[in-house]
Parts: sequence; C-alpha cells; structure tokens
Amino acid sequence: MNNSASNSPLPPRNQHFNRIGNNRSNSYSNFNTSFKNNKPFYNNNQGSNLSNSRSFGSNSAIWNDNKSDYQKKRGFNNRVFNNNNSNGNNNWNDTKSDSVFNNNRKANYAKLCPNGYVSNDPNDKLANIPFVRPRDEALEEVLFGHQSNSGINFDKYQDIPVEASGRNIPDPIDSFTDSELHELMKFNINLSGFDIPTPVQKSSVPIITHGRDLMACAQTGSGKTGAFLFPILSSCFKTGPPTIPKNNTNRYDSYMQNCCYPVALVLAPTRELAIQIFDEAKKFSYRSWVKPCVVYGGQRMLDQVRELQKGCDLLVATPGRLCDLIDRGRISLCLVRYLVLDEADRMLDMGFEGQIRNIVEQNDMPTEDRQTLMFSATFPSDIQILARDFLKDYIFLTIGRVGSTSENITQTVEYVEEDEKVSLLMDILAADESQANDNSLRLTLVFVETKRQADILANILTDNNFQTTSIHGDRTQYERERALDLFRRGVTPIMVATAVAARGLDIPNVTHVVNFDLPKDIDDYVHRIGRTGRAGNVGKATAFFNIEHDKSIVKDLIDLLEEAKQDIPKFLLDIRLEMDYEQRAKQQRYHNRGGGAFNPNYRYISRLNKNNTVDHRKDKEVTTYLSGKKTTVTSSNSMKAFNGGFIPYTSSANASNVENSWF
Ligand SMILES: Nc1ncnc2c1ncn2[C@@H]1O[C@H](COP(=O)(O)OP(=O)(O)OP(=O)(O)O)[C@@H](O)[C@H]1O
Repeated sequence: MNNSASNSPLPPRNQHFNRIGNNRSNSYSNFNTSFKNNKPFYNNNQGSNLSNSRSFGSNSAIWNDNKSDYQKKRGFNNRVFNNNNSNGNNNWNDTKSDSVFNNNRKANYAKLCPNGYVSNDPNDKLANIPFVRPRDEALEEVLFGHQSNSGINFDKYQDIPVEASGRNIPDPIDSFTDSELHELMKFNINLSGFDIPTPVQKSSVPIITHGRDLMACAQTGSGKTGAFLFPILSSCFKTGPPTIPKNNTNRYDSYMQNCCYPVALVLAPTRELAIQIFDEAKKFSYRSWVKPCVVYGGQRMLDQVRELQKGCDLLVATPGRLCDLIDRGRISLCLVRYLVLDEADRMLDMGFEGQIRNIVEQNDMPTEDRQTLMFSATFPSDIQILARDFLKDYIFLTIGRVGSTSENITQTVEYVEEDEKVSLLMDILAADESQANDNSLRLTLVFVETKRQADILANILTDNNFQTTSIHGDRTQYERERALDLFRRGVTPIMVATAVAARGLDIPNVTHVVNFDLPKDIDDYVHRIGRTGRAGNVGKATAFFNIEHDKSIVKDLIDLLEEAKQDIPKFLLDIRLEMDYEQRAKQQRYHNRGGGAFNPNYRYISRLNKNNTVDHRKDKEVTTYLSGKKTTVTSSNSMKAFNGGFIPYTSSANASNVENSWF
C-alpha cells in the first residue's frame, strides 16, 4: 500500500524522511531558493557518441565489420548476388560499402529495381520481386542488430477488448505471415524479431490495407508505430514508385530536383519522436524503393534540404519545419497518399491545430485520394469531434478504454510537501540503485513542470552523485539529442525532463518514471508513465502528490488507478470525499439562491458511449473483438450501451501547458 492509514486526509509532514536511510541528502534543502541562483546545468562531459546507429537525421551509419552470430542467424551464409538483372542496369557489388543512409551520394539515389534482382541464393524468396533490392549484411547489422525483444507480459495485450465502429470493418489478422502484407514487409518484420502482431496492429493492418481512414486509440507502448508503418510501406512496396509530376520524371536523378514529392507524410509533435519514427521507417523500408527522410526544427535547414534532394518517399516531420520547407518550395504534398498524425490528440489541440490545417487544407495535398490515419493513447472527446474534419468514412478503433494505462505499470502515489520532494526523490533513486542486483540497465525518467526546474533538479542530483542529464525546450537541439543518447546508453541513467519527453519516446530499459510534479491533465500523466512498461515489459511509476498543486487531477487519477487495478492510497480517497462534499455544498448554496442545477464540471459535448468516446458509428454498427471472438451489434441494440446527454468533462486539450515552447 502506498500511504498512511491515518484519519487525516494528509499524512504527517515528515513521514518520508529517513525511511530508506540514504546519506546523500545534503544539498537539496535549499532546492527552492536555488531556483534564483543556479545556472542552467548541462551535463556535457560524460562520454560522447551521437553518431551511433541511432544517429539523428542524415548522419552516416556506423559500419560494424565484425562477423557475428547475426549473419548466421539471418541466413547470410550461402548468399550469392548476381550482378546483372534483366535490365542490366544494377551493379549490386557496391551495396556492401554504400548505404541508403550514408553520405555516398551515388547510393543515396533510390536504386530502383523494376524486375527485382536475380540471385543464385535459392533461399532468397524475394529475388525477382519488383523493386526489391538485395540484402546488405552491414546495413542489416546497423538496422536490426540491436533490437530488444518484447517483454514477458506481451501476451497480456491479447486480452484487452477491441472495439471498432464504422462501415464494413475488415477482419483483423491473426499473424503477420497470414496477412496480406507484402513479402518484403514480412521479411523486415521478421528481421525485427516481431513474432505476433499486437492488437492495434492486428486491426489496423487490414483497415489501412483496405484503403480506409482510421482513428485509433491504444495504450502506450503497444506498437502503434508499426500499426501504421507496416500497412503503409507494404502498400507502397506493392504499387511501386509514383510518377513524379511536371518535368521531374527521372527519379534516379531526384537529387537534381528542387522539390521532393513524398507519398506518405507522418506528422509528430516533438523532434525526438519524429527522429524515432524515422529510425523505424528506415528499418521497415529496408531493401525497398522507399526512401524515408525526417525534417524538424532546431537543425540546419540546409542539411535537411540536401537530404530531401536525394529523394524522399516517406517524410516524417514536425509541423513548423514542414510549413517552412513547403513555403520555400522544397516539399510538395501533391503525391501524398497517406497522412498520419501520430499523437493525434496533441497534434489537433490548440498548439498545433492551425499548422495542421495549413498543411492539410492550404497546400496541394490531395483530399479524395488520401488516407488519413490518426493514432494516440488518449483522445479527449472534443478533439475526437475536431478530428472528423480531416477524416472520411473512417473507422474508429479502441483497444481497451480510451486513455487507459497498461497493467504492466505498477503505479504508486506518494503524498509529499513541496520542500520535501527532492529528499524523497533521492531516497527513491538510492533504493532503486540498491535493489538492482544484476547488471541490467535500469533507467529512471523524472518529470518536472518547468524547464528551469529540470536544470536545477538535474544539477542537484548530479551534485549528490546521481548521474543525471536533462531534456527540455530551452536546450539546443544538439544538447537534447545528446542528453537522450547519454540516457539511452545508461551513461546518465537518470534523466530529468519536461513534457518534451512525455509522448511517444520508446527508450528500452526505462524501469521507473517519477512524476516529481504531477501534470494538470490526466492524459499527460498517461503518456508520461507510458515511457515505462512498454511492449510487454514491466515498469514502475511514482507520483508525488501535493494538495496545493494537484487537487485538480484527484478524481481522474483515482479512476485511472482503479481501472488499472492499482492500490489507491487512503489520502487520495479522503481528499476526493472532501472535494465531493465541498462541491455538493456549493451546488446547494447555488440552488438555494434560485440558480439552476448546472454543474460546472459537466459539459455537453455529444452522445458518448461507455468508453467516454464520441459516437463514431456512421452506419450504426459496432464490432467488438474479445480474445479473438467477434461480435457485431446493430444500432438499436448497441444504443442501449450508450449514455446520451451530459457527460463528465474529464480531460481537455491543454493549451496552457507550461512547456508549450518546445514545439
Ligand atoms: N509486434 C510486435 N512484437 C514485439 N514488439 C513490438 C511489436 N510491435 C512493436 N513492438 C515494440 O514495442 C515497442 C513500443 O512500440 P511503439 O513505440 O510503436 O508504441 P506506441 O504504441 O506508439 O507507444 P506510445 O503511445 O508511447 O507512442 C517498441 O520497442 C517496438 O519495437
């Protein structure tokens, strides 16, 4: 259990001191006052290697020439490439030393192989398939050599109820091998070590393959990136490269063009998330004609333009930089067949909506021949309504309740006074350290509300011998990427972050997320703790609760803990009781004065279902899949499950986020 069982709603002031008995808590006591005096802390001297295989943007990949078990595992033993295909225009000898992603220009122009290639390797089933290129063992090592396997709780995902609403919903797939995915896509998925699709992948692959628009909501860490990349890339592999408009018909010379014409556009709210999606796209487009690119703010425009000029078929972008490049005539959206909004609720809230509308509506992006796909773990009702502006005849897919958290994450809430937070944090970090009895990497992510706090807290922790770095919107892009890299590699196993690291980041071995400051919005909490407990791995989340700052989140937090079958501390329940009592008293006073029965916490939005989602059933049909069993309900029956009218307004697009400046 998490906290005191005392009768008072609040625990005694000094309850958390000395319980773990660490002796490092010396320099924290003037944490609050140190805000004024401390300089920002940049932890720059702790090893460096930004140009590793997760290199950001266009840098060259590291080539690892060591022959490893990897080659044997992946079946390189008897591989023979025949250098002459039926066109006679491909010499694959050079692919070993070149890479699609290195700085060798020649290799960067997508080498198309319209008839596939001829191989003497009888085991290579992909030879002779149009636009498929030969294997490249060095590149495979870089792209697939270090992937982590899914965790032991991966099977748990299969028990989460799946609900899809819309017209003619395609049946989900059971396995990658039996799906309609292109053979090259299956090959790349296999190289990634993915054996079975996650529920969101099972449903979204056929939906997207059948050309439907999609709004999908699934828990953090449940494989949403693959859920859109697999079917999009697979369809691209099947259709082959598009015809470039105007005079730019020779895409072999695409580097001569001023403008590039992506077929798929993926928009993400943060630079780091864009880079991560780009890395995944590189993996899954291996051996294909599709060349992924990434553009985001904070990096030299010229470098990104040069990279785009080498050809770009799948573009991952943050909205601001994309708008800039469109305005400069460097990117045309006239060929975009797939538009993806990752973290869609964030992309459509007040911070980004204008830019998204500009990109989608004010430019040359097709409307009819475009599929629009939206993914997130959370989707407030008002944003669901807004999202409809961009979708046509779409399917609304939910895996579990919208905005729920994974049961793989053990959540704890600690009551702590503001001036005791640092002490408690250091106790927790010390306890984590002492409990780590093996050599496995264990990373801790600490969320604070402001950029300044992030610097100061990182500084204090470092002074107390905790290897710490920080990431936030005031750091340069180089510093942000460097911090992330140091954290990922465990050089600094603690990272203090603002909301900039809350969404989408997939960092293996994050075992603990601490909400040093709780966010105001429950959806932000869901995304933050979702940095741990990913892909079937277990994780821990600790929240520091303080009645002065966190009252607004109490009810939603209790609901969330209850639903995720977590212990609810008594002090939280007591605070809620007190708040309910106050609320009732207020309403009574209002009533006595002759006012109506309007409850300010309730907002009329639309007809919502039991999942607290908008009614998306255009054709009045809902299909549910529970443990693989399919049930379809017609409107008259399913309506009984819906509650119309007034609904609790639990979450909202949070326009007043302190950390707004990072986008
Ligand atoms: N079918 C699969 N089998 C095993 N692992 C998978 C599978 N699909 C995805 N993964 C892994 O699961 C992890 C989480 O995936 P991903 O980042 O796409 O989650 P997400 O749902 O987008 O999370 P978030 O909501 O935080 O953005 C990644 O490490 C990915 O490699």
